[in-house]
Amino acid sequence: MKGRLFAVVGPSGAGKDTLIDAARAARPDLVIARRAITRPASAGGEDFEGVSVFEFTARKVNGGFALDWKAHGLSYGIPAETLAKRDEGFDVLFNGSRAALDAAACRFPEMTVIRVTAPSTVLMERLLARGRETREEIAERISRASYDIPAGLKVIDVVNDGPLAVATARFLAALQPASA
Ligand SMILES: Nc1ncnc2c1ncn2[C@@H]1O[C@H](COP(=O)(O)OP(=O)(O)OP(=O)(O)O)[C@@H](O)[C@H]1O
Ligand SMILES: O=P(O)(O)OC[C@H]1O[C@H](OP(=O)(O)O)[C@H](O)[C@@H]1O
Repeated sequence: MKGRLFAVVGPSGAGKDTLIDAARAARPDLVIARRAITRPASAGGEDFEGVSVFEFTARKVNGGFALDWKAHGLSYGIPAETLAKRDEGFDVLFNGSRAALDAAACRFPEMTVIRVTAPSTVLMERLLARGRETREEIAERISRASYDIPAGLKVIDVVNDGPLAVATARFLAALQPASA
């Protein structure tokens, strides 16, 4: 049977990468997309493939990405070979963009969206503590508009506004089949 597809979305600082890391530990069977990003590989945070703008464009025009989008002045790509793991029966998860869900929904209408949220005051505190971006960049991230999820997509909300263990349990439950 073909594996399921999960898109994890939510505002910066909501805890997407943190929860995805927890799922990596708890669900070794899950295939988690390693994103190609035009961000210096030294930036830290998630495990991603840092690529030049030229390399990104070359990969994209050659069909190397199942999905791609731009945000924060960067380009992001989900490798096509990762999505192909679904054909071997693996569930696949990717860290996605709310702004790019329309395109994703057209391509993969069967996917499940896991929307991670937290209050904006909490987002700000977390991003300042994380220290990956400047204060100005953080302000820009927080002000990034929220987006409507395309009609018809299955959406599961995971609120991450308290202890991480609580949100992790919610996240792992969201990954379970509806009948489990
Ligand atoms: N429940 C929590 N309690 C305390 N700190 C948390 C919690 N969840 C996440 N954090 C911290 O908040 C920061 C932001 O989390 P994370 O990087 O996972 O967010 P993100 O949604 O992936 O953000 P971005 O879209 O900017 O990459 C990290 O430093 C992380 O350790
Ligand atoms: O605001 P929206 O469109 O939801 O997300 C835009 C981008 O920001 C985040 O990337 P990063 O991990 O912060 O680089 C998301 O994963 C997405 O790629």
